[in-house]
Amino acid sequence: MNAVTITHLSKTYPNGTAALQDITLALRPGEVCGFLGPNGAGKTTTVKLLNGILTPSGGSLSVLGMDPAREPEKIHARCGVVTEHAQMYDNLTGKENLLFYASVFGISPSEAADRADALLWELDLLNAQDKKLSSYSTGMRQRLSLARALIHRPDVLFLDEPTSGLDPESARNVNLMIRRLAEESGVTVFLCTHQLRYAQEICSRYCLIEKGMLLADGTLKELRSRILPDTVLRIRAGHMPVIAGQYDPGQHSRENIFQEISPGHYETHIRSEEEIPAIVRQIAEKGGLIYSVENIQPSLEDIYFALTDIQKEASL
Ligand SMILES: Nc1ncnc2c1ncn2[C@@H]1O[C@H](COP(=O)(O)OP(=O)(O)OP(=O)(O)O)[C@@H](O)[C@H]1O
Repeated sequence: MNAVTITHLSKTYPNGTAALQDITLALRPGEVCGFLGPNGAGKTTTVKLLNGILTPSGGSLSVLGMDPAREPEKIHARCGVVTEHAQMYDNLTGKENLLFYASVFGISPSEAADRADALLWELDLLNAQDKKLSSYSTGMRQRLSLARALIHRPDVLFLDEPTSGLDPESARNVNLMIRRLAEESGVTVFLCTHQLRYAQEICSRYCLIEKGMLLADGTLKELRSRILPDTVLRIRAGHMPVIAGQYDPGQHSRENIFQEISPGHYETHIRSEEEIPAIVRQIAEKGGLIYSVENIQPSLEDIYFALTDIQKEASL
């Protein structure tokens, strides 16, 4: 069974804003799915629908086999949610907040204390556990919000920008923790973000949305081959001979396939890494002095911008 199934989902707010249009996707258990898109793309709306806070205007949703609009309590018992505005209590300490939420889920006080200690340690909040939440920084609040979302050991985690207020080190720790939860405990993660670099570090799969529409869905490898199949061959050389266009993947033959992008650094586009040995051999045979060879694959960010450019051109 899929952990999350979204079928032809659409949502139009009462003021007429069409926030989501005909979204279809499914997540298998243990997948970390990056739900990526710019401001206003429809990410938060999707998380609210998946948690039963909003009801769809069209299509259907299923989380762990349940309809969020019909069985929100059952879904909340098995899912954790981290949003920017997580509800926690300012006049309680960090640890008291966790113990309170554990009691809501019916976890015994001793088990709750053990779980809270482990989460506070893992999220680097042990020193702040007895301080009132009102004294927490944004980043500390955000980490406590993740601890709160994990206290009942959910099967599915919905994360809306979980690292937006965190410094780079905390963000990396949180990301490692999310990946570990998926790999070791089989937790399914639905991660909404526009931080594409972090997403690339932890997601096994990506859904790119814009203006409420799903533009692409797949692993990084699948998206690369569909959207940006070229990779860049970068060579650092002391001397670089002219390499004529027989390896040019484009339509036109060029006199030299390499461009010098900075002193001693040369780049060309290739379709597959199988082309590299022949190119390197040719450079060496022509007296080139190669210091390093790098095959640079398009990043998630490159794919994202290529895709949004394609969309812009299509809508002109
Ligand atoms: N309560 C609401 N009433 C009317 N329109 C709304 C409401 N909430 C969101 N919208 C609109 O729906 C669209 C999608 O918003 P949503 O918050 O889901 O986007 P998002 O991808 O989460 O954006 P961000 O990255 O800025 O958080 C936007 O056009 C937004 O203005």
